[in-house]
This record gives sequence, C-alpha cells and structure tokens, in this order.
Amino acid sequence: MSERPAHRPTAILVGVQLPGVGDAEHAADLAELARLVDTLGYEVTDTVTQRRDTLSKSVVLGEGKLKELAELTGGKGYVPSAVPVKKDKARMRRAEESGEADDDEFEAADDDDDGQVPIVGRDVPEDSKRRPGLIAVDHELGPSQARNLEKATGVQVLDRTGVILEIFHRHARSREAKLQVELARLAYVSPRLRETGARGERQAGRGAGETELELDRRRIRDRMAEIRRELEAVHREQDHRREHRAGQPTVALVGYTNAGKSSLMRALTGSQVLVADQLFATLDTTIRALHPEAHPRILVSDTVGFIKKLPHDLVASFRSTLDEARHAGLLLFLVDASDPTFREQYAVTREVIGEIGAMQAPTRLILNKVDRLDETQREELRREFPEAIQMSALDKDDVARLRATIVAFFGQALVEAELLVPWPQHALVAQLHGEAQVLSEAHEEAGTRVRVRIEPDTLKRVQAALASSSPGA
Ligand SMILES: Nc1nc2c(ncn2[C@@H]2O[C@H](COP(=O)(O)OP(=O)(O)OP(=O)(O)O)[C@@H](O)[C@H]2O)c(=O)[nH]1
Repeated sequence: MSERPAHRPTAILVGVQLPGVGDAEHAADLAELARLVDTLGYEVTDTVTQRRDTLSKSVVLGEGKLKELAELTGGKGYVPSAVPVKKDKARMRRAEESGEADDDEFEAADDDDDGQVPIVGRDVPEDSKRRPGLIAVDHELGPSQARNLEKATGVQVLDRTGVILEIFHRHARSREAKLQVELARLAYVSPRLRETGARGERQAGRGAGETELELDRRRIRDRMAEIRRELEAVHREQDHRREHRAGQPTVALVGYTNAGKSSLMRALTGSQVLVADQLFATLDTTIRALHPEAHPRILVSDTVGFIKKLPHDLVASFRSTLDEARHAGLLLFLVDASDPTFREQYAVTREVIGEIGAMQAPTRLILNKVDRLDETQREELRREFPEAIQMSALDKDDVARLRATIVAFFGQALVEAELLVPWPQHALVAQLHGEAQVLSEAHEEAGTRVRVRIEPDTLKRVQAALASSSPGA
C-alpha cells in the first residue's frame, strides 16, 4: 500500500475479468475506473480482481476473494444472515407480488435505507482509520449485490455508473446540467429502492393500500415528470437561440473525457473555459467565436466528454447538450494520442455521436497531446491515420494551423453574392460584416452595394429580409 495523505479518503477497486475480456482491456478498464474514483476525491490504494465465468449474483466476487477484500476493509468477509429473509413474510409476499423477488436475495431486512437519492455517503460507518471510504466495482451492480457487498465489507459500495453519476452531480453547473443529472440519478436510484418497513414520519402522503416502496417510487416518478417538463422549457429556449445562430458556421469539438477539448476550445477562442485534469470537468456545452475572428464568424462548441460504458440513461439525458454537435457543420473528433487506449476511446465517441444522429456532418480526427510522443510514435500514427491532424492544444503554432484548416473548410462552402442594401435597412450592412466576408462596399443613391462571400443559408436569410422590406413587398 502506498502512503496516504491524511486528507484524502481511500478507495479499493474491484473488477472481475469475464470471458472474452483480454488482459489489456481489463487493465485499461480498471485504470479508467481508478481515474474516475480519483476525480471523485479518493486515493486508490488497492485493486482486487478475479477471473470468473460470471459475476456472483450475490456479491460479484467468489467467496475466497470476498474474504481477501474484507481483510483490506476490516469487514466480516461474509454476508450476515446470508439466508433468504424468511422472517419478514409480509415483505417477501409483497416483493413476489410486485415481481421484485430476487432468486438470490441475501439481503436481510434493515432500516437504514431512507429511500432518498444520495448515492455517496449513504450508511456505512467510518469507524476505523484503516477502513477505506469506498469500494468501486467496475460492473453494473444490482441492488442486492451492492447491499451484500457493503454488509460483507463494512464499506460503502458504488458501481461504475454510481461513480460517474456522482462526478456528474458535483460538476453540474448550469440549470440544464443539474436537471439532467438529477433525472439520471433518479432513474438509477429508483429500481434500487427496497422496501424498508414502516416508519411514522414516512407515512405522510401514502395512498390507501400503497406500500412505502410504492410511495417512494411514485414520488420519484412525479419528480422525474416534473424535471422533464422543466427540461422541455430549457430546450425550447435553446432551440430559439440556435435558430438565431442558424447559418453561422459551427465546429463542434467532441471526444473522450480528458482528451483536451476544453484546452483546445480555450486556445481557439481565447476564452477562459475551465481546464482541469479531471474526468468530466465539462458538463455543459460552451459556444464561443473563433478568435481572432474569422469572416464570417465561426463558432466553436465544446461539450461533455464521452466514456466507455456510459450508462444509456445518461447518454439520453445529455442528448440535448450534445445537440450542438448535431447541428455543427464540422465535427472535430479529439483524442489523447498519448493514451494507449485512444483507439477504443475514439470508437466509443463515434458510436455515441452516431447514436444521437450527429454523424451527417464532415468529421476530422485530431490526434491531440502528440507533444508527449517521440518522433517514431508520431510517424507510426501518420501511417495509421494519414488524414488525421496531429497537434498539441498547448502549442500556439499547432492551434494556428488548426484555425487555418477550420477557416479553409468553411471557406469552401461560401458563395459570392452582390447585395444592394437600401438606406433604411443600413443596419444589415453591419450585420453582414459580422456574418460574411465583405469583399467590397460602395455607397449609391439607393443604398449600399456590398459584395460578400457568405454561407448560402445566411444569404437566403438576408435576401428574405431585404425582400420583405422592399417597396411593394
Ligand atoms: N501534454 C499535453 N497536455 C494536454 C494537451 N491538451 C490538454 N492537455 C491536458 O489534459 C488535461 C485535460 O484537458 P481538458 O482540456 O480539460 O480535457 P477535456 O477533454 O475538456 O476534459 P473533460 O472536461 O473531462 O471532457 C489538462 O490537464 C490539460 O492541461 C496537450 O496537447 N498536451
């Protein structure tokens, strides 16, 4: 075990290598989980792994490995009262009736689940200095698996989704991100709720014949419906804003978490976007103009990062955040080329982008962080990805070259046009300076004659504005 700074709680990782998962992939998955747990503020001190044909239905690991894990945590090493909960007959019957019965139910009736949403910091006592604060399991856990593991180890257990949700929760800044994360957390927590026995203060609002579990679930469903309505309102507002930007060329940066999107965004737009060596530092989409400004103005959007095994609910809840990518004229796929697993990360990103229907736009692959590679490695990558742009988001010249590539890309899509803007509509000339490349400008009796290179959509909008206010229109 390594030295632990006193201020950081510690965590143990648990992973089972299932058939079909190679050693390298297994190690990479655990390394990623370690980064996630680190981002959550824990220091990873140990990793317990095992090869198994399937995950143990009760506690994920086999008996011997569970003991090994419990030795590290100071826990019992077995699930107390590891027998079906026979005493609570009424509870069993209700569970069966509601289809909740678990053929592998080890969990004894307890009263420590308050049915509330917090995922971290639930109910495991921190009674020992030696005891880690968290066990993070690299698999989706069923409710009884998590609970049984907690009982056997005495330590709080989170699965990969739980860890990601907790990070998202901490990093959500905008109203939209907060609502989306809350929705995803409720979707995660709801099936994990268990009947907990009656407690006086929790009776309020309970309908006739409704169990406490049903009441909790109904409350969650109601809250989820409310959040969806709130989100719809936020999205209408966003659509409105997007319409306003329609026709403005936009380039979207997409990529795995920590690939360097925010750094590149900052470099391309001169803005103070948050850059952190953390996973999912960015949960919102930021949109800024390319800087120094291009004519017409080009917008750059930076959005939430992707990750392997990103829960589907979470992808769905971030769909609107990713909408910017769907409307972009150019998609830049950013990868951290110094990460040996970047090929897989690239594949995951493409898959998610494909899922949200954003693959229509032309794409370019950017191999970022090549400053961390030597010349031989770069040469190999050039052969493997001849079309890709190799660069470092931290290198000014590289960023300037990328900027030129982006400008050239949109330049190809521009058309040349001549417009006569009547004096009463002179404000349109100023607008054209922002939205098009003005080639020449001459003042005439009827107005200003402007030659522009302009996006076809923007041209249509300007022509429509001119036509609607021309005499006789
Ligand atoms: N050496 C090197 N480091 C880089 C480069 N680009 C980014 N970084 C570092 O990588 C880390 C992550 O960068 P970010 O820009 O926050 O990554 P991101 O893709 O926005 O991350 P998420 O918010 O998690 O999606 C930071 O510590 C950056 O300083 C690069 O080209 N070279």
